Amino acid sequence: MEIPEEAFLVPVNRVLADNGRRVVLAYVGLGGVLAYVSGYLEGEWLLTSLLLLSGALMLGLLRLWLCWRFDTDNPRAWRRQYSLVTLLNVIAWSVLAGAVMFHQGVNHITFIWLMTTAGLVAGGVASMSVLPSLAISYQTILLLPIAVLWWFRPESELNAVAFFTLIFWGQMLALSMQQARHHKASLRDKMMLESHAAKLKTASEQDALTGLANRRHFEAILSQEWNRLHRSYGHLAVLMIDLDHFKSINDTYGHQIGDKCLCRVALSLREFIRRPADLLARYGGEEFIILLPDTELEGAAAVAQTLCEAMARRPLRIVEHQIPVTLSIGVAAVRPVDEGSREQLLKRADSALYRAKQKGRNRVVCDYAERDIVSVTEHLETA
Ligand SMILES: Nc1nc2c(ncn2[C@@H]2O[C@H](COP(=O)(O)OP(=O)(O)OP(=O)(O)O)[C@@H](O)[C@H]2O)c(=O)[nH]1
Repeated sequence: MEIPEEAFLVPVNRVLADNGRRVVLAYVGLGGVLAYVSGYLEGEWLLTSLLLLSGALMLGLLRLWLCWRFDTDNPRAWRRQYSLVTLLNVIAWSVLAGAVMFHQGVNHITFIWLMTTAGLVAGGVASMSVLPSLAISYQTILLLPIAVLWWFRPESELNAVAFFTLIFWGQMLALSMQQARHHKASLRDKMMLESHAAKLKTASEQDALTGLANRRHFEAILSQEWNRLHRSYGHLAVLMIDLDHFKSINDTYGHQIGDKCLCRVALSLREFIRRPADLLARYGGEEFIILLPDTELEGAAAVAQTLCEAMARRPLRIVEHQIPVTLSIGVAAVRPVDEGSREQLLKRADSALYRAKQKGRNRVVCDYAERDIVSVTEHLETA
């Protein structure tokens, strides 16, 4: 499976932001400590050091703020802003470190600044190589000016350090490129796994023929809603729906047309299920089920009657056939806090459906827990 470049934008930004958050203020902290240790927070250097450090602090805070809001509508713009702020941040360090080292010449202070700069470069490889253009610019800004500056100094020791700085720079560039390849491969694997997992989840919850929720998913949602309504003292209704004489549709028109019929019925039922919490599922072969949370029996009966009437009035047009399809619907409702169990609710809807079939089909029958089953609609004539 080929993943388009566009899909990497946000995941790459996320890695940059996660890594950035951890190290973003390191420049200011390290710079402050080093400037103090090497005596640059006093005398004539004080103002310059403070200016550079406060500039780095502002940029660090800006970068930190960008790290918090990496998931924007415009990931390209975010990346440009983040790269710019990061590079300005590193320029502030490079100027400060370069000035100190140039001023000090060959001594232990230069050595400390050089080692710290090398540490920052190594940290940059780890945290930024997911975006190689940024990682490479970062290393180049940190190392190249120092190497060039020392190359032209008269002291041969500094020329040697410049040479080894260049070698180190080359090694870090190669490492960044290699890391970038690994990052991309692991991001691709992760995205593919996520996409497969999402597809598997959908497949495990969906009926392959109609695209509706399947029985397993219905039962999971029923269980969730049952518990929720138990806490909130709400009502829960179930409509058990069966196509009438579906066997004869199969026998007359063949199984393919029978399948198409089921899909069209699913579509028609879907039209009437408007509330987001309601759930329509295919429960078995030619059996559908609807879950209506926060609905009492009377409300559920009215929904069932609308479905029953609408289906009876509109014969399905499939290929060149006009196929009259009617529904029998059993309705049951409970307040989970008062009585019974999920299984009993389903059983009652099922026995109401059975009564609807017995009474002649194409009708709705409601199940009252405390009374006998009562038919709420008269037989509907098909149009
Ligand atoms: N085409 C098709 N037919 C199915 C599918 N699942 C179940 N059936 C058929 O649905 C028919 C159900 O038949 P019965 O249980 O006798 O019910 P009925 O003919 O609808 O009669 P009543 O329910 O009593 O009105 C059987 O012929 C099954 O083969 C399916 O996915 N596709």
